[in-house]
Amino acid sequence: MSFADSLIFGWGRRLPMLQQAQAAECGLACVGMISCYYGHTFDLVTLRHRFSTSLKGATLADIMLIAHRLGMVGRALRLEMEELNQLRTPCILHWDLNHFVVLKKVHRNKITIHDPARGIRDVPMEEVSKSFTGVALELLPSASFQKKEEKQSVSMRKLVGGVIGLRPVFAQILILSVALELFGLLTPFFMQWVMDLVLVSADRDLLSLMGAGFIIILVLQNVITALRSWVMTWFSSVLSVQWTTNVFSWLMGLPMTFFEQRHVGDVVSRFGSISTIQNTLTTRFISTVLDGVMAFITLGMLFAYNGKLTLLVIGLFVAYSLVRFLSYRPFRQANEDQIIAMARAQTQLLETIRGVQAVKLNNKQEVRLAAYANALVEATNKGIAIQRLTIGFSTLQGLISGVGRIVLIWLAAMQVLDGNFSAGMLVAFISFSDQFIGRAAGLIDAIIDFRMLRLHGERLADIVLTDKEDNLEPKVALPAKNEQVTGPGVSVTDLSFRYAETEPWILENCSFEIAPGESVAIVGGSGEGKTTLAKLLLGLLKPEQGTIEVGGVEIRKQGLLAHRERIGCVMQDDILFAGSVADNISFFDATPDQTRVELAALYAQIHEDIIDMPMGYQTLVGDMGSSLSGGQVQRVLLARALYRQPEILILDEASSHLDIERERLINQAIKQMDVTRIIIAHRAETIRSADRVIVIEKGKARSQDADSFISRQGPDMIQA
Ligand SMILES: Nc1ncnc2c1ncn2[C@@H]1O[C@H](COP(=O)(O)OP(=O)(O)OP(=O)(O)O)[C@@H](O)[C@H]1O
Repeated sequence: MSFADSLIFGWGRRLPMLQQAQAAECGLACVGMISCYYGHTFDLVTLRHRFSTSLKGATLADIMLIAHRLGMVGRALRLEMEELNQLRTPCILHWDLNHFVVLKKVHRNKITIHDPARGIRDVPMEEVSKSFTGVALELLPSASFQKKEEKQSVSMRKLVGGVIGLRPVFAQILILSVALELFGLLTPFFMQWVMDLVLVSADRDLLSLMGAGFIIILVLQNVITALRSWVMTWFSSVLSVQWTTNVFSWLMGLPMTFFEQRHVGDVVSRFGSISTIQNTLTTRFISTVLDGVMAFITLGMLFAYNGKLTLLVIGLFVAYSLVRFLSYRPFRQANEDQIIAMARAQTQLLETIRGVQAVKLNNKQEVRLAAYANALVEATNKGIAIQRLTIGFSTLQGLISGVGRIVLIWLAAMQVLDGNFSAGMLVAFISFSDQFIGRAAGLIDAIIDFRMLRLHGERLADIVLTDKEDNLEPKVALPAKNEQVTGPGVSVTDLSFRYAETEPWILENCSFEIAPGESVAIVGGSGEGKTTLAKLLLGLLKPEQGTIEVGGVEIRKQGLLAHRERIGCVMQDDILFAGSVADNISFFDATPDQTRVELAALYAQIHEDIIDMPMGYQTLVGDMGSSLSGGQVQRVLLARALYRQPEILILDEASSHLDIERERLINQAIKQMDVTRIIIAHRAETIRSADRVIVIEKGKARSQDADSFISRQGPDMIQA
């Protein structure tokens, strides 16, 4: 593609809006939007697969690198506000020092931006002056740019997963609905026959007969309606439970990085899309199919009465459809904006509740309230915008159909006066035309609503199209657990890892060995990569290069499920779950072994504390409202790790809240167990309990004797 191809003459190209799903992918979304604009279309799931960005987000240089790999050339510029209109749009603006947006158009007093976090917005110049940092990036396609589409389609099957046992219910609902429709078709004939047959001939017997007949039809109609509503309730409940559990199960299978890179409110909101999709599908799908069929049948009826008047009815329907389709785009945009604003408000709420202690201690209630209220007001404003659109369009539609109906009655009455129609036929024709308009409009509404569902489908796709953690199942035969007397050895060879292509290496060609049953302390400065190493050893992160072997078998060949089964671990940010202490130690084991629970608690030096509690092992704890001290929580977490009777124990700062004496007792107890121990620690007491120290420094590992390491660190550390 040449530069000339990127000239825009106003038609054809459209800048799409890609909403970021992860906290730090605004840069990626911006490049994606510009690439789509020039013809290489993407969705974010695909972009994310191709270019990983870390939690810390992308710098301008990273964005240029990604753009370069997509065949675009970038020109970074520093400019003043007044020079914005000289930029080649669409281009990327650096915003609020921590964000990127795409500039679509510069107007006299405002600019239009596509903000990956907040949707399409017009920003007044005063606000631009506060947010725009003065750095912009123009991107243009180079000769290597290829126009193509790279999108993952979201099939319904993929979204829903396997839902079973619903076909018979679906068939029942369909049959009941068809019966209802047939009865509905008969109703207009009642008035026609009363007027044309009964009134004209004054036949009272016929009137009684018809009255009785139509009452029976009405009763049947209502019974069937009630039956159908009941079956529908059952249908939607079963679908909802199966579907939600399917998606939850998928969510649980996703790699840790998925959760690390998203705000909790956003994940919850995406999860909530299931109920919207399910509601629309269950309540609308069958009625839509029937609306379509019935619209055709009633149209046939109308033609049988009068062809010319029917054309007028069709004209009315076309006008209605046009208004509805014109409203689609603004509705979709407003809906999308509302969902995102709601997700932001939810994140604010959840975060504030979780961090309420810090909020109080820093006297920041007002700040958090303001942030929450802002997000809520934004969401409500979007809701108001939707209502405004709804009111506007429904008024227009009301006018079209009202005026149309009057004209229709007018013309039909003329036909009666001309003797082409009987009075009864007039009433029946109007009734059928109302039915037709109602049905056909219902069909159009449903089509629009289904299209609107794609929005929720795309949000849900972020979960269901993300690949699950792989290598969970073993690829080789493993030795049985009991065959090993001591914990297995660990061998790390040439291990390299970084959080994203654009991030520096955390570990680079790092190698070390841990002998079976050995106890090593992993030490190193803060941020050197100890926790990262622990996550690699646990298989939570995937090495970019190198191998990790446990008991002589590469961990991914062992299968990560089996590998994690052999490991007990306490990580820095582990939490307790709502339930009893015993539940937490056995991790809600379906058949907990109380002796093992107490033994694990004894080893972890928490048994005494637990039996001193009024409800002993049945004392209730929770993630937030925990009645335990920090040190007690750490010991319960340790007991949870020991309950699993692991072959390897990995502890990441797991005793930081304990006093030295208690830690010494724990270390002694663990020493008696035949497990391989990998302890990440800063404290001398913990380090001294290990046989050996592995120092992580500048991405490499170096082995050292524990005592010599401590003495080298100086008196501060020894007293710690
Ligand atoms: N999810 C992440 N995405 C990007 N970078 C990360 C992520 N997690 C950690 N890092 C970075 O990786 C580096 C190593 O972090 P890590 O938590 O492994 O250090 P550590 O040695 O355990 O530190 P500490 O002793 O303070 O716990 C740090 O620079 C950190 O900022």
